[in-house]
Amino acid sequence: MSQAPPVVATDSITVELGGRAVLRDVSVSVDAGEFVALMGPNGSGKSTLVRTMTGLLPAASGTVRLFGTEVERFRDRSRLGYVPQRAGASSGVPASVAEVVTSGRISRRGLLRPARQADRRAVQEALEVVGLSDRARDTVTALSGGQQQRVLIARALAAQPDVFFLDEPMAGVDLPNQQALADALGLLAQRGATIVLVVHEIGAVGDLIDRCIVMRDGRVAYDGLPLTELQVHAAHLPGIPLTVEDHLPHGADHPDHLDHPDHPEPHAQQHAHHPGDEHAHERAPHDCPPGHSDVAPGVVGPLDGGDGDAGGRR
Ligand SMILES: Nc1ncnc2c1ncn2[C@@H]1O[C@H](COP(=O)(O)OP(=O)(O)OP(=O)(O)O)[C@@H](O)[C@H]1O
Repeated sequence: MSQAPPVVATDSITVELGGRAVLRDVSVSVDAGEFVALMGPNGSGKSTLVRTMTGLLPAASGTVRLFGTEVERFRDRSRLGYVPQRAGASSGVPASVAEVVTSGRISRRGLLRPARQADRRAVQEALEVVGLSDRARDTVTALSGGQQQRVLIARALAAQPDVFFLDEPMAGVDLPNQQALADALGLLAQRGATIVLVVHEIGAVGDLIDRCIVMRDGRVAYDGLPLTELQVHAAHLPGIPLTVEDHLPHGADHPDHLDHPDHPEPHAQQHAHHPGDEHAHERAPHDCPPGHSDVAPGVVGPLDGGDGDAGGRR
């Protein structure tokens, strides 16, 4: 029996920005239905990895596959939902919450066809999931930053994508909104969505995560079972060797070798991640090339009330 390919898989990718390799030899794979927390210190390459996974940035070497298809040939972008980092409603467009969420349906219904009942239902449901049904008629600019993040998630959700890439939706969001976001993500996970969530602290989403990937200095420092906050902290530290765990069954014990951030002799790593890592070399410089904007066709971008076109299923 043939097994479904991973939702997204990178194979030994290097990504260069501003003439510098900001991702080096990164190989990660996310299966359908997984909830993956992508963590790591500032500048470690989390956003770059997410943007490369969605096809917004090209890899200088290595391959990225979405649903088994090389990203360069992947056309079904409506299957991807992406909420970029620090997206907000600051464009000043006086759109209502419902209008912004409806814009997420464009990839499904086309720009000119009027919204049908299925569109309205999807929008209503998306607003329910993020707990903003009662704010549908309000202008987005009247909402708090955390509520606006929930509108963005609703917009991605309305497009009914198969996979959500969410880049730090919790950043700068107050605790009640973090909890509301976590509840929304929990509902999505329950429905079988695949979720890649960039997050700084495990906090509110701790119970939802199937797996943690920790980036450090452009490489994967850890890929395995969910970590505690202390273990994440340890994985950030340069003294701890890069470690990629076997993907152990859900419910297995936390790895203990990351428990002691100050441990002078950390336990031997269980698997060296790509032994050639240390020889990764900088390649010809190029920045984000023309045509690679932050918002690719079919991918939800900053909240501006009009351009959204994430993708869809269900
Ligand atoms: N357009 C760019 N040109 C040059 N360098 C860039 C560009 N964008 C990001 N970088 C660099 O790439 C590295 C990785 O950045 P990235 O935003 O992926 O990190 P991050 O882990 O998401 O950080 P944060 O947690 O602060 O969002 C950083 O050193 C950053 O300065």
